[in-house]
This record gives sequence, structure tokens and C-alpha cells, in this order.
Amino acid sequence: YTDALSELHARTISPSVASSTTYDYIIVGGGQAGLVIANRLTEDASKTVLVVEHGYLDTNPAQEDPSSATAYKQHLLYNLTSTPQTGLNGRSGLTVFAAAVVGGGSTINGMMLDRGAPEDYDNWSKLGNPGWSFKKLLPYFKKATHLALPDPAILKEFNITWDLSAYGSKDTPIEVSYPSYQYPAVKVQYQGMIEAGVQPQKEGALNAYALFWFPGALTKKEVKRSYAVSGYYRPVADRKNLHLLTGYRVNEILFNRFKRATGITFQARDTPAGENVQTAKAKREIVLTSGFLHTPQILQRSGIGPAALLREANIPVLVDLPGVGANLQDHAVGSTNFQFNTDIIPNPGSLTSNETFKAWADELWATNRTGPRSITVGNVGSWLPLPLLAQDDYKSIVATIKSQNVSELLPSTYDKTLIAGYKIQRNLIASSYSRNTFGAIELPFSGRGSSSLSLEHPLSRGTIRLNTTDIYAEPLVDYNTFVNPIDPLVIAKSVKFVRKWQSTPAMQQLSPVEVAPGADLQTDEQLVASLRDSAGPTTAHGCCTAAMSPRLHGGVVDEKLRVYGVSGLSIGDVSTIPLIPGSHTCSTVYAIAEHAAELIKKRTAGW
Ligand SMILES: Cc1cc2nc3c(=O)[nH]c(=O)nc-3n(C[C@H](O)[C@H](O)[C@H](O)COP(=O)(O)OP(=O)(O)OC[C@H]3O[C@@H](n4cnc5c(N)ncnc54)[C@H](O)[C@@H]3O)c2cc1C
Repeated sequence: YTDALSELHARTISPSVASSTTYDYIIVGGGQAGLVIANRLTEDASKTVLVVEHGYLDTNPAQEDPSSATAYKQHLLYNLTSTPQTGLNGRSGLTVFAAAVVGGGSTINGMMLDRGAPEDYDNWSKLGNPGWSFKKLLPYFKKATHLALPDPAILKEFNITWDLSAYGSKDTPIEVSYPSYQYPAVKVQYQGMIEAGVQPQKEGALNAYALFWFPGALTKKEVKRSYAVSGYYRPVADRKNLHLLTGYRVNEILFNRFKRATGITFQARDTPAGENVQTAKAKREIVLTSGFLHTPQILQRSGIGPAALLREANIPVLVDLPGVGANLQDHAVGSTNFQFNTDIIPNPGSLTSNETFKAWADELWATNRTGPRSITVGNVGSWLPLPLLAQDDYKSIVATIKSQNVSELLPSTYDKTLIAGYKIQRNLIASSYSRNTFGAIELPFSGRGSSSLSLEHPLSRGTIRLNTTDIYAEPLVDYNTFVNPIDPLVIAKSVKFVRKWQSTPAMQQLSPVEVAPGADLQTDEQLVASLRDSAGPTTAHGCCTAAMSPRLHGGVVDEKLRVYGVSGLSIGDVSTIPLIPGSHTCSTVYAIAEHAAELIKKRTAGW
């Protein structure tokens, strides 16, 4: 088979090669985490790796421009919506965001590369996952990412601060940087935040709470998306020991009679179930990196999951593991909108309303990729702690959380292990909610009057479950958004905070007038009611559906990311997160995948 390997220069292979080769490792899903792990495992030229990916390599150069951050392309995403959401007044048809392309989420996301607060990861460790505190994870964040500082003039004008000790050396695969332009109103909004009581931080990657600047996943020189394809795949695509099979769906993991994972079944995507199903074999380990949606789905199809669900789908139970597909978390999101009656020009709207400004921006971009078109989704925001949002009643909110009867609020399918694990999560969130070092709401700003208010630490929990009538159809996604009444209440408090921010002396320069939700909505109850009608269940940060936690607490993988009840099978993606961090998830996924690769290498080194 060495001959077959050496012939393949492009490294994207045909299914017959995959099925006729016995690999050392098979990686299921060539998304963000999958490419990181593939890169690291093939550093050893004597080890072979197959990556099977449902999507294709995207060759459109526009996908690497900053503007791609806000132009999601349906053909690079799976096509599905959530079940009706009772906490959102029964609304249904809400889009579920999951990438379907090589590089996964990192290829299509908003390029916002922030980290959670140290307390986020410390809570993972407190859940019974030694080795996953912020201090322990920091080397993996640094192994993935370095910071390139742009034009000193813009840093100075906007007072952008940073600490290089948060980042790795220049040769790490992912580069983060700041665009060469910011809208002037950002300075006003920043000052308004300080006047509203939010504390500026020197470095958001080490202290991700309160007010801070954050870079984007953008290279400084070329001003292009820095992502798993550019950083982890392309530089090693010609390694002879790395095979990438695109356009194929992995159906199941195969096990021997000792419950050891030995291979996978796969077939061309979008072909009828059972048509030309092939197998591929692995000697050392199979690593699942199919994302929050499909990692649990593949496990369930393979007989690992809640026994009752598997029986309903006529799947023989290999391991009764209730946590598979449970613990679904995402950042639900509300919004406000203010009109600036004396807005500063230029502002983000000028790109469409002001021909001269647009022509200037286009010219700068065409000449040297600078100016307003180098902005992705913005670079500064506030992560507002609960004591600031609810000065008078945060203690009673925390007390309510601690006294809730959790069984009434969790999905009825959760068993006693999941309930026990959730209680520990709930107590950690309650304690963290009392502190100023834990952002409850994310409020980014970029010179616009509209704001999104993301709930960083939801208490509600959802599920991903096989479609039992067609196990190859997309799974059923129930976010269960706002089923816990504290969740919309925290966003309601932040709507009131936005009003306080807009009424600061600094913000009067812009003469803000509330458009939405509307000044007639004043009480918490009115705001919560309006949020149930208007909020979204996701900011495309679905996670936590094969969580790392002790098995007795509903976990799916241990702290070494090995799936409970079997051997030779691990998970290295966003689904292993036990508690969603108060940040976008991309940067955290790099750290998890770097850590996963090291763990896998270590345990399989000797054979
Ligand atoms: C639209 C969008 C915008 C986002 N914006 C941001 C942002 O601005 N900042 C940020 O930090 N985070 C953002 N995120 C989130 C972040 O990108 C993801 O959390 C992260 O990329 C997930 O990485 P992963 O490796 O776990 O999964 P993914 O990157 O989703 O990879 C999973 C891969 O597995 C493949 N796959 C699935 N099932 C199968 C199967 N059966 N067989 C073969 N292959 C399969 C998929 O096609 C996919 O490529 C965004 C996500 C999306 C979708």
C-alpha cells in the first residue's frame, strides 16, 4: 500500500483507497478539530491517518475575505431546523447552524476568535476533569494561535491593548490580528461603557470578562481568513501518510467482540441508505470530530447512547450511555436597536448610503486590502457580569437558581446521572454568577445602534436525538431555549443595561433613541415576554452533546477524551465541552483539539 500512498500527491483520495488500506487512525469529520488532529498525528511519518469528511474543499477565494464572516453560505451548511421551542412560545423552523465543508466551522464562521474567561475552564476542571483548568489549557491555546499587531496608528487611536503572553510564537498555525480600520463611533461607545460601570481589561484572551478588545482570525499581511484549512491542512496536504476523503458520510463505527473500535462504514453523501456502503479499518484509534450535531448522531447509530432511544430506533445497544446527545447548550440571543439621530459619519451604514465613502472603501480594499472592508464582525465588546446587570437583585437570582427543582426543568429523557451532573453544573454557574469575573451577557459593538445580547451561560439544556424512523436523516434538535425562566430574565436585565449605556453622557453625542424592544416595555416580565417572541436559540455555538465528565454525572468521555464503555474510540471536538464558555467557540475548539492530539499520541505511542 506504500505505492498507492506515494502516487497520491493531492492527498484527497478515492473511497477504494480508503477501504483497501488499514490506517493507524481514522478521523471522522474533517472540520475544524478534525484537521488539527490530522495535522498533529501525521507529524510522525510512520503513522497513517484517514480523514473522512461529508463536505468538500471550498475553493472560492471570496471565502477567505473578511466579508465572508457575515455572508453565511447555505451550501456550506447542513440544512435543518430545530423542533418547536416551548420556551420561545412554540416557535419552530429555527435554523440550526452546522458546517458541512472541509475546515468545518472555521471555514464559514464570523472569524471572531475570543476565549472564555479563566473561570469558564476552571469550572470544567471542577466538574471532575483534571487537566482542563484555564492554566492547564493555556499552552494549547498558545500552541494554536499567535497575534500579529497591525498599524500602530489604529492601536493608538482606539487604545487597543494586548498581552503577548496570551499567544504563541509566530509559527503557530493560526494568526489573529486587527483590521486596519474602525468606525469612529466605537470610541464613543467604549467611553459610554466605562461610564456605565464596565471595567476595561488589558487583554481579553487572558481576562475575558468586562470590557476588552479582541482580534479576528485574519492574517495581517494578506488580510485573509486564518482557519483550519490554511493553518493545519494546506501546509501538510502533501504528507504521504495523510488521506482526506471528501464528499462521504460516515455511518457507523465498527467494533469487535471486545467492544474495541476497529473501523467505520461510509458511503457517498446524499445517496440512499444502504447504497454502496464501504468500510475502512484503523489499528490504533478512531477519533470522532463530526461536531455537536453529528458526533452524538454517529455514536447513537453505532449503538452508544440512551438505551430507550436506541431501542426505539431498532439499534442494538452496545453501551447504554445517556449523555450521548444530552447536555445541548448554545448562546441564546436577544437584541436591542437604537437610532442615532446625530450619528458620526462615516458609520457602518455609510457603506451602503454614502457613495463617496463606499468608493473610497472599495478603492482601499482593491489597492492594498485595507480600510472598512477589512473589518469582519467587529473587535470590541463587553462581557457583562450579573452583579452589574442586576445590582439590586442578583443575590436573589442566584438563590433562585440554587433552589430550583432541576428535574422539572430538564428534558424528560434525562436519567439520574444527567440530573446529578446538571446539579453540579448549575451550582457552578450560580457561584460564578455572583462574581464580576464572569460575563453573563456578551454585548459586542462596532459603531452600530443595534446590539445583540448573547446569554453566555444558559441554564436550560437541550437534546440531539436520532430520527428513529430514518436514522440517516438529520437528527432532531431541541435547544429547549428559555425553559429555565432565569435565562430570559438575565437577557431582560441586559436590555435595561443597554438603556443605561445609551443614556450615559458620552453616548449623548449620538442622540440615541430606542426603536426596539420599545420604551413601553419596562418591567422584567414585559421584557421576558417580548424575548420569548423574538429571541433566537443559537449563535451557531452548539456544543456539549458528548460531554467530558464523570460517567456517573452523565459524561460521554473521560478527561482523556475516551468514550466510556468501549476502547479505541475518542472524541476531540466541540461536543466534548461540558459547560459552554462565555465566548465564541472556535478558539476553544483549537485548544481542545490540540490537547486531544497530544493525548492520543501519548497513549498510542508505544505500539
Ligand atoms: C455559521 C457559523 C458561524 C460561527 N461564528 C463563529 C465565530 O465568529 N467565532 C467563533 O469562535 N465561533 C464561531 N462559530 C462556531 C465555531 O466555528 C464552531 O464551534 C467550531 O468550528 C466547531 O468545530 P468542530 O470541529 O467541533 O466542528 P465542525 O467544524 O463543525 O466540524 C465537523 C465536521 O464534521 C463533518 N461531518 C459531520 N457529520 C459527518 C459524517 N457523518 N461523516 C463525515 N463527516 C461528517 C462536517 O461536515 C464538518 O465539517 C460559528 C459556527 C458557525 C456554523
